[in-house]
Amino acid sequence: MSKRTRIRFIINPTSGTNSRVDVAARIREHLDERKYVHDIMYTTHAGHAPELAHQAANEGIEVVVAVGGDGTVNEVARGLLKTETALAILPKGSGNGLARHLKIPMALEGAMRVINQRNVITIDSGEINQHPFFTTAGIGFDAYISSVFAGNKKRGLQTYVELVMKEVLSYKHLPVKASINGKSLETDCYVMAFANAAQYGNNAYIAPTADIQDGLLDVCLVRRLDLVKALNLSYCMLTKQLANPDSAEYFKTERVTVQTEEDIMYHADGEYLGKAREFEVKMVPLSLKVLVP
Ligand SMILES: Nc1ncnc2c1ncn2[C@@H]1O[C@H](COP(=O)(O)OP(=O)(O)OP(=O)(O)O)[C@@H](O)[C@H]1O
Repeated sequence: MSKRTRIRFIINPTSGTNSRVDVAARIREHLDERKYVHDIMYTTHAGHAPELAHQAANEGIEVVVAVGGDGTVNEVARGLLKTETALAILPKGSGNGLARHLKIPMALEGAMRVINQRNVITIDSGEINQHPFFTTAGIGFDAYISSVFAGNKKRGLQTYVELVMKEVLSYKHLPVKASINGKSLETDCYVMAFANAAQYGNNAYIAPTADIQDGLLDVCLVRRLDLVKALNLSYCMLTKQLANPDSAEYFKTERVTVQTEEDIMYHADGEYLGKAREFEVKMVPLSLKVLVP
């Protein structure tokens, strides 16, 4: 009999909108016990999951499963960066950007089947001002939305879409100086998104051609937005197409620096990180092992 793999599930009990489901019982029901020896831990506060994940890697546990949304995935993955321990995902949030990019099923049975297959690849991660991200980071409008959403009691896709519709035409661009691929650019910036995965979540593709193993960031720059551009960009994001050059420009690069004269908001994987005037965004190639279909 082949050796059983040690696996730890880290559950964020606050994530998702369906709190009545007993996730631990369903994990036990679907896990292939011939392949795995498992245990389950719960986070007790924001910022707990990186500690738990790092501790699991130190114990030599081979797979750690993030059970939650993109916030939980980010925290668990941060704790596993550059270790031999692989991340797995049981999606429980509303966006699930990394899980969707990796084609991990949204339903628990399907995601558990992927875990039971034990197929591991290594992916890139990104850093914005030294804070790791796995799906996207950004400055400008997307970070502003993260900041408002963070203070919102109601969660979920509908709340998110309502918020974007309400704010999208009132948010104002700022002038920035950027360096991309060694070239300087002075531009207005409504949003500059830095993508490791192709989508924000919910199949909203900000960087349709992003490859999570190519060592490159996909940058999407929207200089200014009006109603026509907003409609073009939304349509292209939802149909996985590049927007026309008038609405958005795309670059592939290993590193970007940005300077602004006014504070500008930034986020990593949808988590609002605050404001800054200087940014360094870069790739950390092949830095995280992940279980995929
Ligand atoms: N026990 C806990 N109590 C309170 N907050 C927690 C706890 N565990 C984790 N968190 C925080 O909850 C935040 C949100 O989690 P997550 O993104 O996984 O769920 P979600 O908000 O329901 O999903 P989505 O972002 O897809 O809507 C995380 O950024 C994390 O810091």
